[in-house]
Amino acid sequence: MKFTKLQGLGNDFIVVGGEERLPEHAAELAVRLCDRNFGIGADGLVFVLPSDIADYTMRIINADGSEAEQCGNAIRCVAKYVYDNALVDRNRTELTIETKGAGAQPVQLTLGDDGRVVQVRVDMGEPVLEGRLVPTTIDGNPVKDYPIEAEGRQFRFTAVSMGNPHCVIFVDDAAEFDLHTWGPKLETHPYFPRRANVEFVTVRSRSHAEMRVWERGAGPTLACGTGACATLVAAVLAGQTERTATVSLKGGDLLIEWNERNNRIYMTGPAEIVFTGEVPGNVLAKAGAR
Ligand SMILES: N[C@@H](CCC[C@H](N)C(=O)O)C(=O)O
Repeated sequence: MKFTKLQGLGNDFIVVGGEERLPEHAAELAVRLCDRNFGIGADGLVFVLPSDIADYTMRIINADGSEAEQCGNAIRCVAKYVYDNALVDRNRTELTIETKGAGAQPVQLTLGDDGRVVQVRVDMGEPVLEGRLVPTTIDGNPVKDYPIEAEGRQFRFTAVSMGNPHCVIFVDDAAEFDLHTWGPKLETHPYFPRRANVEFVTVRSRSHAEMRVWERGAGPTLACGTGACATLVAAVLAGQTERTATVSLKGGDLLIEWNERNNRIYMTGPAEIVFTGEVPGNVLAKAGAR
């Protein structure tokens, strides 16, 4: 099985094309290949598949084998993968990528001097403040600045779905926050029926927020695109930023815009190829995939 390793702000993915459908043993493969000691190492395994409603479909399996509905950094990587490998007409710099949680998402490509993709602007769709992925049982209302307790410590959170679930918490200093202690406790808090990605955020100015993330199914990652979108939504709802702001993550910056007219979120950031390779048959067999 041929693969390409890509990364978006250090959020890294093993991208596999050429399959007709999601392999039966995708979860086992993800666990094995994403392992940073015994595998290739990545935050997720991404399959680029045919689509009836878009140029391609993306399916993402987290490093723990769970499937995510959506992934902002991976969609930029997939856009680069299909364009740079000429899997779409090279005259087109506007494509659509279907995701499980957010339908067909339009992406705009910016090309470098070498004609390859350097940056991608993604229409991430509308944020959802209540629904199946975020807790609606609390007073029957969208959950904004609501108390949540983990092992005796009190936080306040805003729940946002970007197709996948997010728990956004404002803290005094996101860069110094003890992610490893509180991230896993909040990821699995009973408020979140399908677990959650947890963002710890400090607003630095009306156009800049700093964020650290504990991702569902992957733990501490260097960046989370959907988490940056959820962060901006929570910050705007709290009256702390404008509707366009830079979100700084450990791996770099994303520009996020929440359009007032159409309620959609736009995310702009880079994507890079790291290397290509091939997983040998005996390794696939160990994961039950051959
Ligand atoms: N890193 C991602 C989100 C990946 C999926 C996430 N771990 C989940 O389970 O929802 C991003 O860039 O959005």
